[in-house]
Amino acid sequence: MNDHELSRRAGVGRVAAPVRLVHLGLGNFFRAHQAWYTEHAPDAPEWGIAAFTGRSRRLPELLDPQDGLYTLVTRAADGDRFEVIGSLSRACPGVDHDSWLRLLGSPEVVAVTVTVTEAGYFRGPDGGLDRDRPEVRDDVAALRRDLTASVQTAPARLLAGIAARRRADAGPLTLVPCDNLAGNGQIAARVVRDVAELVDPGLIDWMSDHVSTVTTEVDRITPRADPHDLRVVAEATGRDDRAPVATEPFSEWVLSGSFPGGRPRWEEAGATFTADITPYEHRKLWLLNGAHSLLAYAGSIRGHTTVAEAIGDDTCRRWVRQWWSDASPHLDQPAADIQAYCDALVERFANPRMHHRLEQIAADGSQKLAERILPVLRAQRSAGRMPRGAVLVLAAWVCHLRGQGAPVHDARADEVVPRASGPLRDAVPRVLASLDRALGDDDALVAAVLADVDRFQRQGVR
Ligand SMILES: NC(=O)c1ccc[n+]([C@@H]2O[C@H](COP(=O)([O-])OP(=O)(O)OC[C@H]3O[C@@H](n4cnc5c(N)ncnc54)[C@H](O)[C@@H]3O)[C@@H](O)[C@H]2O)c1
Ligand SMILES: O=P(O)(O)OC[C@@H](O)[C@@H](O)[C@H](O)[C@H](O)CO
Repeated sequence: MNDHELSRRAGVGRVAAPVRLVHLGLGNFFRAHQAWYTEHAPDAPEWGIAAFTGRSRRLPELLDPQDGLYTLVTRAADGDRFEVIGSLSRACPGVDHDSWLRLLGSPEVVAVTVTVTEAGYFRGPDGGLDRDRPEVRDDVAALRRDLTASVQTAPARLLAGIAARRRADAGPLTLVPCDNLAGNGQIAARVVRDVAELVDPGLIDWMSDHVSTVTTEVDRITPRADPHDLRVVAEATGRDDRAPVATEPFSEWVLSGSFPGGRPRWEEAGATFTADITPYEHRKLWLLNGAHSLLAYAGSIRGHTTVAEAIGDDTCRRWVRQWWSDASPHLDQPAADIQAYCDALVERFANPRMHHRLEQIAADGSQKLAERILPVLRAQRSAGRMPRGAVLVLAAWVCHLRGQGAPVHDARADEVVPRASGPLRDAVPRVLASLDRALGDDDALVAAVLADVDRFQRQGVR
């Protein structure tokens, strides 16, 4: 033990709380958001979290010697604030499937929060489980043989945990997805139910009686961790933290649904509980995430690497405002509130001390655009209008898939990259059809996207 150690044994932070919550997707966002709300709930000493990664051992290896403690750096435009978060009682690698099953089979554990990315739900074109994906097929085959077999995909892991809970007769469980998907509660429930149907249909009835699903809207911009922050934290706090996480001051968590087994008093830490979450979801996914995707593709084509750089570019800012004027008529809030929300977004995006890389946001466009852009595009096209901002995002995505701007990292890269290659007049409808067949058949939309692709190719780069 040394004076600089960050661990509960060294007397830092509080005593680890008993594990009553499990998280799947131990990463930066969970640590800046759900773990932070739990830390700030007045009953925090009663609510410890055991969090599991996808597969990697890296974060548990860094956090274990710190007894789960880490420093949250709240990065405002005028400086940093440092706080040790103690709500993470255990950090586990995803491969520790025995612990996963044991915890979900424990009556002490009453809820599972999830952040596994949009792609992590393995949805197919009809919104249900994509039964043809090899990873899904492997997991289904493994669970058919043995419900305790080690599995990889999030839907299968959740189902395996629910089966363990049924075996142990451990009582009600609440599933709380926190990924950027509208209706994430229904989406998660559906893919888990689809696994059950393939593996053990009896579990569907058990789930109806024992598993409730909560839908959430989540917001806190949390970039990928920056190694430079280890030194920043050491200098400011005098403690050696091997896994700090930096986030913005703004935070929002809106939840809709019930927790029969109980939950922390998150509302006293600032969370909102509502019966109607849709307006919150649309406002956030379209205005914030839609603008993020626009900047990720169009901004990186213009040579920018971070959100702050891109929003500082008059052209990008004008494009973002254009997108917001496409989306705003389809939101339920009063115009003045939407205006204020957008103005606040410009300020959040412009935070010069947040290095939120466009490359990170650009990943998995095939999953993200469906949530962030398409609902507005469809509503505008149904009304006979051509939404200029939405067209621009799609055109920039086509260019991105053809090698302009941020590099392509996409769960469906094998399908969408080939679609984007070759003569543009063929490529554009093919790419649009990969998002929604009807879009590829919309000749006016295809022509508008082609015109913007042409502009990006000729003028878009600095
Ligand atoms: N970072 C943000 O600003 C932010 C804000 C709001 C919502 N979110 C949501 O949280 C998600 C995660 O963001 P993050 O910044 O924590 O990312 P991250 O890379 O730091 O962590 C992601 C975690 O999910 C796991 N994971 C990834 N793919 C998986 C899969 N297919 N199955 C199971 N586990 C998987 C990873 O192993 C890791 O544990 C985002 O995709 C988004 O939906 C993020
Ligand atoms: O985290 P991703 O990769 O799903 O998307 C990147 C960003 O658009 C997103 O994470 C935002 O930062 C976040 O949604 C803000 O609350």
